[in-house]
Amino acid sequence: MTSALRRKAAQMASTAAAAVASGTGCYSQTSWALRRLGGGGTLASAATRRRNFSVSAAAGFDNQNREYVIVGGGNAAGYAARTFVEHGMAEGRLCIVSKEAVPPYERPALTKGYLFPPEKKPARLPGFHTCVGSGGQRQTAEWYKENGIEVLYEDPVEAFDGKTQTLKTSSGKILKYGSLIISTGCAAARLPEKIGGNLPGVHYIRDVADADSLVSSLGKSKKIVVIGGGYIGMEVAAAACGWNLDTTIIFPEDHIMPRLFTPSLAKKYEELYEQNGVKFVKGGLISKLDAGSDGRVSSAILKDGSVVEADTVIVGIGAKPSVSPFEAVGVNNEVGGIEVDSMFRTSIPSIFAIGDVAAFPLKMYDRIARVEHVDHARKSAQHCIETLLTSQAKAYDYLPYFYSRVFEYEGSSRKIWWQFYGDNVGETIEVGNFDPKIATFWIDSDSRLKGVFLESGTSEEFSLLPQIARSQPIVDKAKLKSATSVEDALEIARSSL
Ligand SMILES: Cc1cc2nc3c(=O)[nH]c(=O)nc-3n(C[C@H](O)[C@H](O)[C@H](O)COP(=O)(O)OP(=O)(O)OC[C@H]3O[C@@H](n4cnc5c(N)ncnc54)[C@H](O)[C@@H]3O)c2cc1C
Ligand SMILES: NC(=O)c1ccc[n+]([C@@H]2O[C@H](COP(=O)([O-])OP(=O)(O)OC[C@H]3O[C@@H](n4cnc5c(N)ncnc54)[C@H](O)[C@@H]3O)[C@@H](O)[C@H]2O)c1
Ligand SMILES: O=C1O[C@H]([C@@H](O)CO)C(O)=C1O
Repeated sequence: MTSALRRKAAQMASTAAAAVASGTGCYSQTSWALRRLGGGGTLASAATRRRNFSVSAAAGFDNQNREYVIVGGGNAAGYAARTFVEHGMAEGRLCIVSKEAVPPYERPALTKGYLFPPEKKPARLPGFHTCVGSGGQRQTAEWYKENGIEVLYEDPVEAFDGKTQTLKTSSGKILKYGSLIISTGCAAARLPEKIGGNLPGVHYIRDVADADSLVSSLGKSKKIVVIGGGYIGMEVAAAACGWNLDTTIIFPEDHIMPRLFTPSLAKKYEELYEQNGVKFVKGGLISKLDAGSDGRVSSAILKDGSVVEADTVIVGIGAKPSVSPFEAVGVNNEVGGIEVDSMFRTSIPSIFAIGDVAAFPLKMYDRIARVEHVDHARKSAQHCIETLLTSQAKAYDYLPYFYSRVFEYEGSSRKIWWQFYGDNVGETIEVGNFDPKIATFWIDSDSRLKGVFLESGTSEEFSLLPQIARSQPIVDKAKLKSATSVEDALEIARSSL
């Protein structure tokens, strides 16, 4: 770039900044000024954006103006960065502001390969940076450098001003953005401090620092208590079996995975955990966590007065969308999170939200939803950035997909690997005996197949599930009920497509 161009750009940048700083302009003027500066707003035409690029590249990162800023350095951010690169739009234009100390990684690994015991080759970074979880490239810190993407580490955004299009980070940096992508994910729900929720030896798992801390506790532990019978609870308890620890899972409901599993399905998994030595306290409500004389957690005391000893406690009682400091962008009252449309646009022009934090229209089922699973983090990121960069008005049409894999470590008596697609509404039909396969079909009152769950399928069988759940065929319930095997049941579902 010539120095004349650089001067021109700097001049435009200061003009725009002055327009913003004057405070006289209404929001749209501010937004317009910055769009000219950095562009990329949803309304900008391709030609406007091309013009903006040279300006923004010249405005550069040094004067605190950023064309595109992603806040959050998690799963969605990693896939969004990849999409920017694929469109040739990353270099000198994209900045990621992260709370974490490392570039985006595949968070699911934290309660899977990461928790293998030391002798069973646990997963460690940089092994699982995005986008390896879906067969993509491993985007290490070097990858971000090579692609001209600025990443600010360990510097969370603490304040946001939509009028001036600025962010303030914890280190005091003021960043002006052209377009802002919020991908702050969720934070683990915590037990209150007054009942022992912050005692040494009490763990929550959201990021790699949490997982490191848990691994160091597991290495010294004999007896663990897992609070919560959801995803974290089931995955961590299975990992603890690999460390041969005395493990008790405590949860308030009467079966595990209450958000998804039927009681009958849950029973099969509970039996398998019990065969591995895991104990369950169902209907258990925590009154408090007590500390021993060393100040570390020593037991969980339940509301009924019973006491379960533990030297390590892992709490997996759900997650809360990290909307702060972006509440003013518009939070959905029902599902939480930042409300967006089918292109991940918030109520404020040039501001987008993706991944766990986004409350988006789940088109297939005609409702607003938040999805706290990695497939949506990946796909929402890709969809948002693609529509933003190409100005294509394409609505996100997501088919919910959840999975889990546990007991994967070498030497385990049996691996668990299930997938679920669709909506778990209506009556259920279960087929198979869990030796090793089992399938559950959710069917609504019109006999439409809404959701399908499969344990230990072949890759061919798993690949059939999204087709079935997407097309929601009308099925012959009597025929499905009389299926003699999982294979048979899947064939009945397939033939109704
Ligand atoms: C332990 C664990 C295991 C999981 N396993 C599975 C699984 O097996 N299958 C599955 O489908 N899903 C799984 N999930 C869910 C999946 O990981 C999430 O859906 C996914 O990570 C969401 O991506 P995201 O980018 O929206 O949020 P995240 O990946 O959580 O990233 C959010 C990022 O934003 C950062 N951040 C937050 N606030 C700020 C701020 N103010 N400023 C800067 N940065 C900020 C956070 O530190 C984090 O880096 C798991 C989740 C966890 C915690
Ligand atoms: N395989 C996966 O998709 C996967 C794996 C791990 C984590 N995650 C994600 O990580 C996040 C956190 O997972 P999670 O397992 O904590 O959430 P979850 O919602 O799956 O499970 C929470 C569980 O906590 C229990 N619970 C709720 N309130 C409680 C309380 N006050 N006291 C005791 N128990 C209580 C209930 O048994 C409930 O099932 C979620 O977003 C989840 O989707 C997903
Ligand atoms: O989606 C996933 O990504 C990681 C891992 O595959 C990355 O290597 C993991 O365990 C998943 O379930």
